[in-house]
This record gives sequence, C-alpha cells and structure tokens, in this order.
Amino acid sequence: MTRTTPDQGTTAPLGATVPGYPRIGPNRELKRALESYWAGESGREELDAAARAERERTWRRLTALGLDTVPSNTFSLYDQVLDSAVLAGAVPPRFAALGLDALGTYLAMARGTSGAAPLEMTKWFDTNYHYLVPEIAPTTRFHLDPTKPVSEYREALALGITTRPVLIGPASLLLLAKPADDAPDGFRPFDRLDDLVAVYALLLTTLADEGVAWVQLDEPAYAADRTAEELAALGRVYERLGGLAERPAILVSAYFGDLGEALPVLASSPVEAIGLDLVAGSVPVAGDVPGLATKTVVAGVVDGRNVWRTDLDAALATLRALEPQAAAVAVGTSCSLLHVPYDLDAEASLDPRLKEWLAFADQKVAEVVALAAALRDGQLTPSFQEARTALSDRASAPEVIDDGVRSRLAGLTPEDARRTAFAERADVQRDRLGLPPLPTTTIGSFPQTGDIRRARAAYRAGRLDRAEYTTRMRAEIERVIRLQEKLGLDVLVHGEPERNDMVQYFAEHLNGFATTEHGWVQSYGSRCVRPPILYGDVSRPAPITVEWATYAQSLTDRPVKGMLTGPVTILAWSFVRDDQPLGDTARQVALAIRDETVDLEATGIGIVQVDEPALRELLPLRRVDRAAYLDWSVGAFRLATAGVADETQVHTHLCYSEFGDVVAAIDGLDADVTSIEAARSRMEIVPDVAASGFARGIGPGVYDIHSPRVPSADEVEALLRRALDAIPGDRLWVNPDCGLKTRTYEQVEPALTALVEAAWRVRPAAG
Ligand SMILES: Nc1nc2c(c(=O)[nH]1)N[C@@H](CNc1ccc(C(=O)N[C@@H](CCC(=O)N[C@@H](CCC(=O)N[C@@H](CCC(=O)O)C(=O)O)C(=O)O)C(=O)O)cc1)CN2
Ligand code: MET
Ligand SMILES: [Zn+2]
Repeated sequence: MTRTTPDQGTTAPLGATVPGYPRIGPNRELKRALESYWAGESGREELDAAARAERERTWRRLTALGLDTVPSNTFSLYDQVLDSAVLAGAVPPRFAALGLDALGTYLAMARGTSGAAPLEMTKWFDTNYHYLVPEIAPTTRFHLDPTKPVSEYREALALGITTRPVLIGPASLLLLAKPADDAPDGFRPFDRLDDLVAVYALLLTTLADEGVAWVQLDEPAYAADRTAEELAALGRVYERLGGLAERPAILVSAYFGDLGEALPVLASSPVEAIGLDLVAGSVPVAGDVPGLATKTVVAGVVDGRNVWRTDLDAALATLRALEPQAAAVAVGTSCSLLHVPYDLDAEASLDPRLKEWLAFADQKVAEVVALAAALRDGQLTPSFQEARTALSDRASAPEVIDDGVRSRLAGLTPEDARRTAFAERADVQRDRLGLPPLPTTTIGSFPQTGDIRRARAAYRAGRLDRAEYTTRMRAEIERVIRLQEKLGLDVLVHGEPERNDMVQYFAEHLNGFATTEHGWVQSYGSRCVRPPILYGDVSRPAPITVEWATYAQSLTDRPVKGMLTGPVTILAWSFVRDDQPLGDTARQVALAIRDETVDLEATGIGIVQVDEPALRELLPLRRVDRAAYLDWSVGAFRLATAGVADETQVHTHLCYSEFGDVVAAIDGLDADVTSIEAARSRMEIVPDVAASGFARGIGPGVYDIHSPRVPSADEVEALLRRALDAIPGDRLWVNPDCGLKTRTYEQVEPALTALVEAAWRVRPAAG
C-alpha cells in the first residue's frame, strides 16, 4: 500500500478540475432506480448497479473531457450532507433502533419509516437543492465509517482513474446541523467540533493509507456571515488536520460567495489549497491575506450554477490577476455542477441561436479545460473565439430586447404597487366572500397521478391531441372540485393537473423564456426540476390560467382560488439572464403575473393566490446585502398583485420554517392572507409571527405534506388550538403546509378529512 505525506511543491498540481458533478443520471437513471427500489419493483442489486454505472460514467466522462484531476464521493444515493453525517456516525437513536442494515438506515433517515420521522429537509444555501439536516446531541457518538469515500476511490482506481475524494468539512457539517430534540437548551451542534474533528483526522489517515493524494473538504458555511468564535474554530480545525503526520494534501473549498474573514484564517493554516468562488466573489489580494502566496488557489471562474457560456477572455484575465497572489493557480467551476443539467447537446429542440449562448455541465468542464491550458501555456484554443462570437451575438440579439416591455416598465409609478389599506380591503372582502371563521383551504396542487403525467407525456409526444388532453385535464379538475365539496372545504382550488411544475408551466407560456427537454436538476432525493432559461425581456402573450380557473369555478358555488406563481419564485427557480439587474428582470415577470391576476378577476375569480415559496431562498447569505434584495423582491410581488380591486382577496404561500429572518418582509408583501409551513415544527413560529405585529390573515400549515403520514383530527385540532392562542379566529386559516402534488389520494383524502373535522371542532371557540 502506498503512503503519502503532504509535501508542498511535490504534490501533483490540481490543474483543471471541478468541485462536483451531477449524479441523478443524464436520463434520470438514479431517480428511476431509487423509485423502483422503493416501490419494491427491483432489488438491491439493480440499485447498486445503477449507482455504480453513474459513477463510472461520470469519472470516464470527466477524464475524457480533459480534466487534470477528477473528484470522487460526489455521487450520492440521496444527499451529500446525509452521507457525511453517516460517515461521522451521526445516526440519531430512533434510526439506529430500527435495526436495519446500512442502506436501510440511510434511507430511513432520508425518508422516514412508520416508526421514525425522517431528518428535516432544508435549502442548501441560496439554491433550490435541499439537504437533510443532521441532528446532533451532546450524546452523539461520533465514529468513523469511511466505507463510502474509500470504496468509491477504489472503484475509480480499478478503472484506472485516480480521484480526489470530496466531503463536507467538519465545521460546515455542524453549522448545517441542528440540535437533536432532546438536547438541552442552549446546546449547539458546533459545540461538538473537537469530537468531530477527531473523526476527520482518522478519515484523513485512512485515506492516506489508501494512497489518496488529495482530499477536498467543502466549507461553504464560511461564505456566509460567521462569528469570531466560528472563525477561530475554523482555524483550529485546519491546524489540527493540517498537522497530521500522515494525510493527503488538503483542498478546502467554499462557494456561493466570498470567504471574507475566513480566507486569512485558511490561508494561514497548513492546508495546501483553497477553492474560491470567483463568480459570486472576487479575487483576493495577497497583501491583505497573509499566507495566500504559499497556497494553491483553485479559481472557480466558470459559473457552476447558471447556464451562460463563459466569457473566456474575462475569466482568463481573472486567472492572470490571481497568479501573482498565490503559489499556484488551478482552474475550476465556482461550485459543484450539481446545480446545472448534464449536457447541452442533448437538447435537440432549443433554438440554435440561444444554444450558442449556453453551457451545461459538460460544456463548462470543457471551458475549465480550455482556461487551464491557456493559463499554462498561453495558447488560446478555438473555443475562445467561439465564446467571443457567441457573447457578442447575445449582446446584440433582437430576441433579448422588447421595447414594449421596456417602456411599460419605465412608465410605472409607485401607485402601481400600492393597494388600499389592508383593514379597508378586509371589510369589503369579508362581505363579499362570507366565509366562516377558520376557513379551510389547500395550497393548490392535488396529487399528480401517473395518469396525469402519462397524458402529458403523450400530449407532448403528439400521441394525444390538444382537445383530448384538455378533456382529460377538465375531467381531473371536476373530480378534484367534487372531492373538495365532499370533504367540506370552504375555498376550493382546481388542483393544478395541467402543470408539469409551478415554474416551468408559466415559463412555457411567457415570452423571454426557453424550456429544456432533458435539463433535469436534482431538487431533493429522487425529485428533479427542469429550470427554464430566462434569456430575454418577459411578457405574457395571452392569458395562461384563466380557462382552467373559470372552468373550475363554473362547477361550484364555493369560491375557487386562482393559482399563480410569483415573480421572485419564477426567477429563483429559473436560470436567469446575467446581463441586467435581477430587480429589473423581476419587475418584468411581475407585470406578466399582474396581467394574469387582472384577467382572473375580470372573469369573476374572487381570490387569487400568488405563491412565493422561494422568497426566503434568495435571501443573500451576507446580511449587508439583504435590504437591497428585500426591496426589489417585495416590490416585485406588490407590483404583481396590486392591480386588483379591494374586493379581490390576494393570498400568498411561503413554505419554509426559517421565518424570523423575513417576517417584516412578509408584512411588506401586503397580501391579505399568507399560508406558511408550520406542521413539522408544531406551530413553533406562530407566536413569533403574532409578536411581530403581523395582523393579516394567516394559515400556518397543519398537515406536513412532506411525509406520507396521515395526521388525525385530534392532532390537527391540537395544532389549531395552539395557533388560536396567538391569532384571532377571524384571521386564522386552516390549510396544509404546501401543495399535495407529491402525495397520493390514499393519503390526501383522510388527511383533509381530519383537517376539516378539526376546523369544525375549533370554530365555536373562535367565535
Ligand atoms: N421548480 C420547483 N422547485 C421546487 C418545488 C417545485 O414544485 N418546483 N417545490 C419545492 C420542493 N421541490 C420539488 C421539486 C420537484 C418535485 C417533483 O415532483 N418533480 C417531479 C417532476 C415534475 C415534472 O416536471 N413533471 C413533468 C414530467 C414528468 C415525467 O417524469 N414524465 C415522464 C413520463 C410520464 C410517466 O410515465 O410518469 C418522463 O418524462 O419520463 C410532467 O408532469 O409533465 C419528479 O421529480 O418526478 C417536487 C418538489 C421546492 N422547489
Ligand atoms: C412549493 S410551493 C407549491 C405551491 C403550489 N400552489 C402547489 O400547491 O403545489
Ligand atoms: Zn409550498
């Protein structure tokens, strides 16, 4: 067995590399393998084979594209944070108690079992990827299970490919974790850092024994604001790991922003290399960062999370500016390529002109390779000229500019984003709608059944004509309306059967967007999205949802809520143009949605919901940037919703639990009713919302739709009573946490029955 000792100067350089790569499979092979395994349609062998095939494909592909060094352990069956928690032995007792094998335990942590609720899922920084939140207690017994990184390293080696294992760094792992429920008050996972670092130390020694030359430890938590204590702790971690007698060379990577004060800490530690996001952040100056001149810097100059072709000349200039600041410069993407689709070449239907402006994961890898070659020997490959041509074409393309949209935007006044005072509107709406206290409703989508998805696939493939597709969707809407009437809900929805996704659907109907056929990006576990590409000025050529909504309303006397996606969420879940401020783009999308709200109102729809589940997600990681963001994002929502009359009730829906950061902004949205996620935290946030002075309608979720579990009426009743302690009955709405599209009717029917029953029981107390 070879042993490596870090030796600055003789360690092989990192060259052209990437911090990570997609893993769901170019045709979502892993998604299918997982879902078929869960459904009991295939066994362990098939799942293992699919996983192994995806890893092999990735290593071969990255090598063939010309990278000098290739990462491993970027594959995950479900989530990379869960992988790192398991590697460190952080398996909460409720999962250990199930007595399952390693895979069973892992999947139980990810998805839960009847006896054990899964780990919480939350957003990965400001992306649309969701990770599983490790639970740490004072009693968590950290111990090393190096199986995954070691076996993947060997697997690649057997193919003749030497890789660099990638793991979440210990400091970020704990900063991303939460205290276990039974941990004492005041306990923080970060308090356990020394214990966890001992496990990482053992891991590095184990990897050195395997012959691993480089390891990558990701510390993205340090691209956000950190306390002095957290910064000092980072220094201690890498002093300790760097001081090991036997270890691979260490690359510490951070992304999604500047390292700020964490950079000097790392630069003065004994690690060999630091990975920087130079797309979101900027080139450091060695004079300000003692120690930087002794490090290799992996310069993330190719955007890892958007799909625009790189300006190679500008990127090369950045690399050259960095060269005098560091001992060596390697070239990479700004973050893992997990957040972009695999391959632009798979898109046969994209407009060829637009296609020239784009780069997906494989094209980005090629850009990294071209930049590394240019930096090394000054030779510019033809891709430099191609990039220049594409960029200048994009800058002057008439498709990107719409003078009508521009002049409409220029003509806006503050009045356009302002409604009458809330209290006045509320009276008018109460008279019009005549709803009981604690009105019951849902968030919009009903289960997307196999039949619906197959009908849509057939329609797209031309096997089903438009009329037949419409007939089937209308039949589904009628079914959903009748079901809601039977269940006794007060405010109905049409169920969104016609939507493939709440963002892609709108993008398909707006000017300025392109959509992909195969551009799948993992959102969580086996669930994927195809983010649309917002490339030009946005406008709405024709009404989008009006026919579906009015059809639904024609079937019933109860109010049907119109259902739209808000401008901030449309932006957040698309690949957005980088040639103008986000706020300008948001206002364009807002005007398109505003047109839709006005048309819905004109056809008699009395309640319109404009979903903004991504409002919190885009909140900048650094506090200094937040006020400016909230200004344009809240402004865009108001512009989208202020075109309707007083008697039209505007709802919004936000699904996340970290409410505190944005509660003032939510008031600023000026919606009449806001539904939020609250079931999993058992209404924890409700008192905070009330204490903040929030005085509008609010629907804290009483049914956790992320779990297959069906709540009982008693349970929902208890949640409602708790909410009623803080919120008066005339402002409290009763609804699930989020849409029902990922659930089945077998779960949804009894859950909504319980929800309505509980509302009836609590109403007398609400006066
Ligand atoms: N964009 C977005 N981001 C979001 C959310 C969201 O709803 N949208 N919700 C939050 C949680 N994230 C989620 C992300 C994805 C899904 C989800 O359900 N995705 C579906 C795909 C949805 C979709 O695009 N469906 C298409 C295509 C479906 C499909 O796979 N069709 C088959 C054929 C049909 C079949 O035989 O089933 C195929 O193409 O092979 C459609 O319905 O038309 C999945 O991965 O399975 C849910 C939540 C946060 N972020
Ligand atoms: C992720 S928020 C989802 C809101 C949407 N109206 C739905 O019910 O699916
Ligand atoms: Zn939601």
